[in-house]
Amino acid sequence: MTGRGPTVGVLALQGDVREHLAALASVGAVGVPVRRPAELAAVQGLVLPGGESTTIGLVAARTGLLEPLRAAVRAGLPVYGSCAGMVMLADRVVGAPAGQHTIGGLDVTVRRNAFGRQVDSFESTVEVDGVPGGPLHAVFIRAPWVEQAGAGVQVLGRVVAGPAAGRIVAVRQGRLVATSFHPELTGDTRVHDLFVQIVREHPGRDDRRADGADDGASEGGVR
Ligand SMILES: NC(=O)CC[C@H](N)C(=O)O
Repeated sequence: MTGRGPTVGVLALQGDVREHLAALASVGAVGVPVRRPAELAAVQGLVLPGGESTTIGLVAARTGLLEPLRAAVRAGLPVYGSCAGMVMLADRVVGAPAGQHTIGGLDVTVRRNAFGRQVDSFESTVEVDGVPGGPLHAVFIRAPWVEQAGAGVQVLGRVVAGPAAGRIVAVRQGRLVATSFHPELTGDTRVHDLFVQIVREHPGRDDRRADGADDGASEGGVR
């Protein structure tokens, strides 16, 4: 694998998986779909795509991926969640149906479908810290926003104009990154580039005690 970029999984249970795989490839990573614990164990970073977080959570629970995903986040796997992926990563979700399964790990309160029924989908510009080259053109589709961010969470971006101006739509906490919007739909790969840089900075799994492998070889770690 010398000369190739890091292997970054895209959780492929539901949602816009292909677009993330394409974005990862264009920033030099090797993108692979992840549907099973053994596939999760083989990646150095993971993207949680947009889609429907209730469905993604349900399928993850039914396929035995939910606990391995939680363990991987606890163990320090770099993860980037976009839209539904942001909901999946949030520690607290407002507007979730009772019993919705999430992964957690990101110390934020996220409101699902926050921008209101009238604006299911809209586009705006967002300035993202750590992303050079000026504001991003951001696409929001039934998107969440971050209502409250814990002390260890870095706010990377807010909506610039319109009724939602000032709302937090991009955050980072250590190796976890989340955006309300869908950079994978715009051809602008700067957010993926930022995330893959984080993956490159943490390429090893040495500091990870529980990687969600289903072969039993690495069990006994963080639980
Ligand atoms: N575009 C999206 O990912 C929509 C997210 C969806 N509303 C959810 O809460 O899961």
